[in-house]
Amino acid sequence: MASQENPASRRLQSVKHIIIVLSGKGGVGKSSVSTQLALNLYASSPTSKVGILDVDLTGPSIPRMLGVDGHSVHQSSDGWVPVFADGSEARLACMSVGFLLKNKGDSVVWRGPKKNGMIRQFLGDVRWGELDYLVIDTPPGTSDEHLSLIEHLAPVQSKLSAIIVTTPQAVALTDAMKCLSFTQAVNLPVLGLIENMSGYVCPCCGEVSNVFSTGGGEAMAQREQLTFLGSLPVDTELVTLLDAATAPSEVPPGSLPEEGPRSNFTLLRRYKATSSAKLFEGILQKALASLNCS
Ligand SMILES: Nc1ncnc2c1ncn2[C@@H]1O[C@H](COP(=O)(O)OP(=O)(O)OP(=O)(O)O)[C@@H](O)[C@H]1O
Ligand code: SF4
Repeated sequence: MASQENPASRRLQSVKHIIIVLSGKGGVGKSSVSTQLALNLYASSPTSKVGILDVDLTGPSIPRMLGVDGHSVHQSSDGWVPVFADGSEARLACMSVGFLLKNKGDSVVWRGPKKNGMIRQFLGDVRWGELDYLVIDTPPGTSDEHLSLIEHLAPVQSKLSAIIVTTPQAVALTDAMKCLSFTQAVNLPVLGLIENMSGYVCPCCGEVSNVFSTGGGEAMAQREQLTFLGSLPVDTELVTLLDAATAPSEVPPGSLPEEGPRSNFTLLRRYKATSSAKLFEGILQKALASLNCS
């Protein structure tokens, strides 16, 4: 498709970088890494503008993790207005199929062409505006959604890069290798690999227990000449925070945070206090260094 015919090329012309987060296997923490990436990029400068697009059509979890579950997107004369997870500051734009479902528990059972149409709309019909970074959270594996993304993003190929998330277990690493071959097949530069759930830090004494094996991600990165961005241990504070992020409509009256009607800056502040946030700062620095070299 010629670039001028592709609606995504118009919508994304003011987006500087597009980072696609991939994992070979489900449940390894891709959505939580995407959320942390977006929060860290957002917090990296008082003016940075970040978007996060949840392309995990059958299991959208970004709205819940960002505390905007239950919000709906507005259709304007110039396309969909994303939900701003930071409220009136409007520097953290979020779009997900989760905002389009009538009920939270509704499942999306779509065939390839319908998924493809949805992704085309997410890229071509959303008013993303000027963004420094657009983070795209994808479903596990390499499926219809990934192929659609790459097809629709072809006109902005030079802005694209990927991060691969794995856990240390052999089965996850095997699937991460499949992800890597996908990136090679579609010519997508990889900023690096993150090993998530790498050990468990005891909240009482800080002792690290290697519940699963550990170090497999780093070894894979070395073998495949990828940048190893870092490890994130199992963090009970993180899971409590991201799994319980509350939609403002569900906050009991009188319990809103003092700084305004939105709970998300509370989310950012609470996230920044976790041990994962400190580790993620190092991951972000390495990812940005890779981005500047690519
Ligand atoms: N480092 C971590 N420590 C503790 N819990 C984590 C960590 N990473 C992810 N989790 C939790 O594990 C669960 C699965 O994570 P997440 O939804 O991010 O995985 P996913 O790879 O996106 O899954 P899928 O793509 O299959 O939906 C979530 O409850 C999340 O909060
Ligand atoms: S690591 Fe030590 S303090 Fe932590 S749970 Fe185990 S025994 Fe208790």
